[in-house]
Amino acid sequence: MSETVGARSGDEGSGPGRSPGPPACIIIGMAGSGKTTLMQQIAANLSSSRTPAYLLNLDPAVLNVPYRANIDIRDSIKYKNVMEQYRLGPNGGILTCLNLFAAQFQTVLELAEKRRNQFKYMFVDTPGQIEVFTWSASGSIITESLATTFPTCVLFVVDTVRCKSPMTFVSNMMYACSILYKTRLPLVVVFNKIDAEKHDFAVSWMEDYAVFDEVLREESTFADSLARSMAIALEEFYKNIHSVGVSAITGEGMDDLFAVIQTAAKEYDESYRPDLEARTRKRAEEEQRHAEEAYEAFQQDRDKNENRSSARNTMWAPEEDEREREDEEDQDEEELAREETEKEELLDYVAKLNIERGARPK
Ligand SMILES: Nc1nc2c(ncn2[C@@H]2O[C@H](COP(=O)(O)OP(=O)(O)OP(=O)(O)O)[C@@H](O)[C@H]2O)c(=O)[nH]1
Repeated sequence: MSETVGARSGDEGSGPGRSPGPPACIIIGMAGSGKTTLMQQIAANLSSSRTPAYLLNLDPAVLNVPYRANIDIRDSIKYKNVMEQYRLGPNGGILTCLNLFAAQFQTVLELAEKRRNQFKYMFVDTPGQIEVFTWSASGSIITESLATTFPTCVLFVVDTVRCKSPMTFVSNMMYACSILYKTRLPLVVVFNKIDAEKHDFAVSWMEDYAVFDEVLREESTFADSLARSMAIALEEFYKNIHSVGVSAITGEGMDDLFAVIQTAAKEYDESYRPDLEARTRKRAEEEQRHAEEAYEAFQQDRDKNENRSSARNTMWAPEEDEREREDEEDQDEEELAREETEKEELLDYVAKLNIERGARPK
């Protein structure tokens, strides 16, 4: 049974000056490339050498997890229920499960953090629908959170048998390239199923473009020119990655895999971590700037509102209204009295005139 997210594990292991921590590997690959079988092989291999590992299953749709997962997404989120509740298809269901899980991922990391001195590796199995993890916001959140906590690398698993086709090989490499630039983490291409097909041909294609070009000439298919241009573009990419051949079924090549993971973890510390920290710092500075701008705008709005309301207060002061009304009434009375006086004077004047003309007064 895996650990329940939200439970307390009660262990040591935090504070400044501690070691970088155990390497964390995110296992990504096309459906059927052998990710889950590789997880099983890794678990068995480490268990036989008594090397403790922390294993996470992030595939909500998998029926059977053939290794003992410390954290299993299926324990906290039920794929079928999510599909029913939100009326989703299979891919939408997986994506929504991942979104829900991403919201809890910080708790998962806290659990793992407390145990960082108790395991030597962390491995994370991801859904077969590769794009659901690599190009989703939740996939990015999970990857970044992991990378800021442990020295993290990506294991991109490919089916070596299928890679015999140059076009499939190039497509896989293009995908690996996009993952490298998306995650900005050390990347290891794991050529799986070498029990069925050795991966030497793939290594030679990556090391020497002329060899790959030669194969393309022999194949002479419609997509040759596309494959050729893509291969040229990938030459630079090959310099930035590692590759290894394994068989998840027989366990062949597992020592090489663990060795390359250690190299990737060292690389992470030397070059990827500073880059990640710089990006995190920059993002924090930007967020701080936005917060300050928002606060300034809020203050300006508040000042404006205060000015407006004080102006309104001046216009509506009741005692002033009263005074104005009294003044107006006084003015009216004076006016009335003056008019009255003028009328009387006029009447006197008319009466005087009548007398002078000999008219009898009324
Ligand atoms: N010959 C051989 N077959 C393998 C190897 N690894 C996996 N397979 C087979 O490949 C098939 C797919 O393996 P999975 O481990 O389910 O692949 P996955 O990438 O987890 O698949 P999804 O969960 O659909 O993404 C299974 O039939 C495995 O037995 C290997 O090293 N050699």
